[in-house]
Amino acid sequence: MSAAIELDGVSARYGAATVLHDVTIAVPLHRITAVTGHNGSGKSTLLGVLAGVHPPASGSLRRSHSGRAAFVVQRSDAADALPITVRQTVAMGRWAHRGPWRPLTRDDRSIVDRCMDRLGVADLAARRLGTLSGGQRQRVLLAQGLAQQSDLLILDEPSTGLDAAAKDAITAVLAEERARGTTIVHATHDPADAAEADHHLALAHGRIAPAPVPGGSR
Ligand SMILES: Nc1ncnc2c1ncn2[C@@H]1O[C@H](COP(=O)(O)OP(=O)(O)OP(=O)(O)O)[C@@H](O)[C@H]1O
Repeated sequence: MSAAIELDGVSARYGAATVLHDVTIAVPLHRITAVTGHNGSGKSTLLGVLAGVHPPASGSLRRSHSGRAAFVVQRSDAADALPITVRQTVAMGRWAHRGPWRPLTRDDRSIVDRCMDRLGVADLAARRLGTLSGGQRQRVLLAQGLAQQSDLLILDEPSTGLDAAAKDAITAVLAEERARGTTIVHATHDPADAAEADHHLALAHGRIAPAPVPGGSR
């Protein structure tokens, strides 16, 4: 199976603190990879490295994608405070194609509508982002990630804190994206998500750990 991204002996730091150590992995192309690990094990940092926003301190990184990754981070309070609507937030996903503040084309608008539909937030389109619940905001940010139509989708705990219906919607969206040939990497605390993924990377204290046996004790 060919790799979308390969890391070889990668470490990553915040200032003097090394939080990823000697990570050698291959992320399979067109597949779903789940990243698991306890709080602070380095999942978000690894996703940042894979997305190209956190340069490795050492080691090498090789990617087969030429475009920019769509990277959906965990909910940020700063973004929530922006005085923009749900539709405008999702439309920002088109900036990668259109450039910031350029008028959207008819195609862009239909992509934005479709992404809001897929995440069940179309009825919230005119609401200010800051007035939404945490789970609603999370779905809006995912819709923004989808609107980028990148062939590499990196999601930091997309289902954490969501109700069962929203979780199911996200599972369905990921399966649809995979079927389109998108490479997906997502961090999760849910063992069921990890078991369903094509590939599982477990992190412990910033190092790749042996993946737990499905169905085994954890
Ligand atoms: N901006 C930062 N500055 C300094 N240290 C950081 C920063 N972000 C994360 N860290 C540290 O890096 C380590 C890995 O954090 P990371 O956010 O990658 O873990 P995580 O597995 O995603 O955790 P969680 O499950 O809580 O989201 C932790 O020890 C954390 O304290």
